[in-house]
Amino acid sequence: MQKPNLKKNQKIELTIEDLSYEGKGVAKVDDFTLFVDNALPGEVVNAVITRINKNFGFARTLDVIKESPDRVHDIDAIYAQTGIAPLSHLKYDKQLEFKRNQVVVDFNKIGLKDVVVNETLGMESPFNYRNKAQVPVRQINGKLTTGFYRRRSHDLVPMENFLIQDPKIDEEIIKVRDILRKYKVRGFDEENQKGQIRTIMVRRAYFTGEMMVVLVSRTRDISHYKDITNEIMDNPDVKSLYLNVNSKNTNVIFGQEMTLLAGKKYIDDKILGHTYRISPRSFYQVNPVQTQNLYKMAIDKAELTGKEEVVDAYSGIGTIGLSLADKAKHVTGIEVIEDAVKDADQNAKLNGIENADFVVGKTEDVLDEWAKNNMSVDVLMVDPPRKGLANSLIDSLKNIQPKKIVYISCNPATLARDLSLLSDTYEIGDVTPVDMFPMTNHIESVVALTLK
Ligand SMILES: C[S@@+](CC[C@H](N)C(=O)[O-])C[C@H]1O[C@@H](n2cnc3c(N)ncnc32)[C@H](O)[C@@H]1O
Repeated sequence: MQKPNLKKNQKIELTIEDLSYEGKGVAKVDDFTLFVDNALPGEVVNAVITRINKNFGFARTLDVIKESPDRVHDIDAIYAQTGIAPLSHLKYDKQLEFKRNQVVVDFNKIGLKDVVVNETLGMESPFNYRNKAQVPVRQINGKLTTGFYRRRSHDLVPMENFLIQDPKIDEEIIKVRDILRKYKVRGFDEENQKGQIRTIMVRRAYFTGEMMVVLVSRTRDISHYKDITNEIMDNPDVKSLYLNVNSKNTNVIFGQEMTLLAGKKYIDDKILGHTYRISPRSFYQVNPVQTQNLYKMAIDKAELTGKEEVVDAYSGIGTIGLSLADKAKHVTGIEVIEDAVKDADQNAKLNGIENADFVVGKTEDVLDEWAKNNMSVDVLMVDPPRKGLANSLIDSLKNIQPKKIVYISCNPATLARDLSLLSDTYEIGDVTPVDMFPMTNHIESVVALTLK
């Protein structure tokens, strides 16, 4: 391929041919690919080139010359600047089509051409769904400011309405910001590694309304912290307030030190009628409405009769295993984070569930041991992180041979890879994408495999 003579900051007219998996418009100049922010297939746009790499480049739309009928207009331009909701310029039904299509593309690429991919299960109201916010804080023009990063940068764009977060969380962030301003607490200055508050994290339990606030600070000492604590706790919905200290020059949000300033250690929420305790570091699904739909679908696909030995691998705080425990003989959860396993044990007790145990460890290590000891599993639920299943786990599964595997995936590319590796031993059922993250390019899907 001859690289065309393109330069950063050059303005150029582009015809958009496709949408990348990240939700960017794809345009070709000769054979060279440009990924274009805020551009949809079928559109012709004036764009400015923002980066040129060896094999591809990036551009940003300046204005749209020929517009797609699928474009949404009433979305604030701020969301395009920040990338907080990278698909918000695309009509929602087209977002659902895009997600289904992305699964089809990944399956076709790996040779799984016969697998049926159902329509994406979308939300009735696809905004304001997130139950958790981690909002960066900076000192701008002498004021502590909350907002979100401009795309591909750490420049803060001030923002009060985050579009996809629970509006009560947005309100709480403003309240906390104003209390910190009142006591002249400084926002973080990333360049000079000075100032104090780096992030405000707020979680709000959808079914109970309880809120947890975590202030992430560069330093331990915050002046007037008692007054600040009292004023934040004046909101009766805030049940838990933590201070986290992170003095490192890092993109990781939390530091090691987590101190409870006021209230209880956790908040409680409900999923499918069970209560769960959520600590500041717990993994907890961010879309409460769709989580219930996803879990119901996964549990249906497991076709439990009450006689099965079930493994809930990658179990987090135990939510999937505990949701299905009344339909199984016994459930074992496997999770690598010790605190999450403690939460899961606690959650089993809290809900009076006696046929579930949780073990700390890597799924691949624990099931390798099980395979060596000829232990049997009837149904395996897996819900791994984006990188999917370890190769050694696939080998163990071929020995253990669960009758059914239900795979919940947040990355269709690794899902396709893993299913292809299991396809000689397992019949692959139909795949259903479930839209857990509307307005973003993230794709969750669920599929059941049956032993041949
Ligand atoms: C996508 S989350 C799913 C959690 C839970 N099933 C839920 O629905 O809330 C993945 C979980 O796997 C855990 N994890 C990551 N790698 C693991 C591994 N190799 N073995 C076991 N757990 C792992 C993470 O800590 C996280 O809790």
